Amino acid sequence: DGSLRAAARGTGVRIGTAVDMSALAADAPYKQAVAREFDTVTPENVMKWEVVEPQPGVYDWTAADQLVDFARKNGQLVRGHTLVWHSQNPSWLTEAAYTPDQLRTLLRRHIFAEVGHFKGRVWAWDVANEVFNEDGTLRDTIWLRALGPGYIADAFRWAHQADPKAVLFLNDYNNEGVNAKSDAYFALVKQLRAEGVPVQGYGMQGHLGVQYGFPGTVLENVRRFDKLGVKTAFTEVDVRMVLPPDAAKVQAQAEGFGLLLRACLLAEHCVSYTVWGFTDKYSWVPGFFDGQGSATPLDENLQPKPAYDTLRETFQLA
Ligand SMILES: OC[C@H]1CNC[C@@H](O)[C@@H]1O[C@@H]1O[C@H](CO)[C@@H](O[C@@H]2O[C@H](CO)[C@@H](O[C@@H]3O[C@H](CO)[C@@H](O)[C@H](O)[C@H]3O)[C@H](O)[C@H]2O)[C@H](O)[C@H]1O
Repeated sequence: DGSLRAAARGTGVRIGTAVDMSALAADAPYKQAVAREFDTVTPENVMKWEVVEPQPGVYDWTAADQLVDFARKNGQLVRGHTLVWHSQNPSWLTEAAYTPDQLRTLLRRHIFAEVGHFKGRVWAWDVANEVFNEDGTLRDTIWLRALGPGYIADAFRWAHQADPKAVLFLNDYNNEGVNAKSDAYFALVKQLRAEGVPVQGYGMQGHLGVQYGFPGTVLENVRRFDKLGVKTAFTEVDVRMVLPPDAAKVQAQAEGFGLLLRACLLAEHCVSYTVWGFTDKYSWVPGFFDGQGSATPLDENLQPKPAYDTLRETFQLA
């Protein structure tokens, strides 16, 4: 079969996609493509705190459980996304004046509740998402302000206690090449592992744009994390462009997708390559970047673009 899933088989790198649960429920060709093309899935939104705990102590795992069940039926692994983040937190958490101790208790309870609920059913977790700024300083978030930098180590320890088998990742964007942000992650991973904190993976989202050019030191960056003994993964790859698309942009887009996949295949411990949506029919890009889009490997009619062919050929050559 000519699918990405078949092309990735035996390469040691899993091929994944973010899944839009309302599309999975309502769009049969979309659902078939998720099962056919991918051996790994990530919930685009339904494992985020605002969705799973809409009221304090009131949990809603419905949509997340549906994805985990779908994955099990289709022989796919699940990447859980995401436990600690500065965005998409429930309003009861962000609008109330909790003390630092109360916030620490709430964060700990959240991690044990979510990781515990999916114990043995989630392969890897994005434990802490987007903790650094572009210049390598820690991002000013509700967690850093209340708990200090130690919240990151605590989150990993709690997640590991809740499910010792899950592979625990740090995850961020603009950290694919060697730069101030990836340097900060390199130092953090080194420090935390020296302290015995169970950080087991470094996730690079891979939200690229044709108009910006692509990072030139991706393989060098991934290989230095190889040396630290941590797994790596590309977790949210898309390559957007200023609309309308043209032949040059579409070709450059394919190169962007290929560049990251080649680095993953050439690295020692890069375990998965996930696209953040695989069809332009369901992509976050147009809603966030005015006048941009066409960021995924399949068009709105689920027809392959050169990017799709590049991904398949790159796997086949591995
Ligand atoms: O921003 C892209 C990546 C970057 N890395 C982390 C990763 O988690 C992030 O994913 C994006 O994260 C975004 C939020 O930060 C998500 O966007 C949210 O996606 C949610 C679910 O569709 C939207 O919520 C819906 O909004 C609708 C109207 O506004 C309401 O009617 C719905 O009830 C509500 O669920 C939010 O407005 C919208 O902001 C995108 O789908 C999702 O692709």
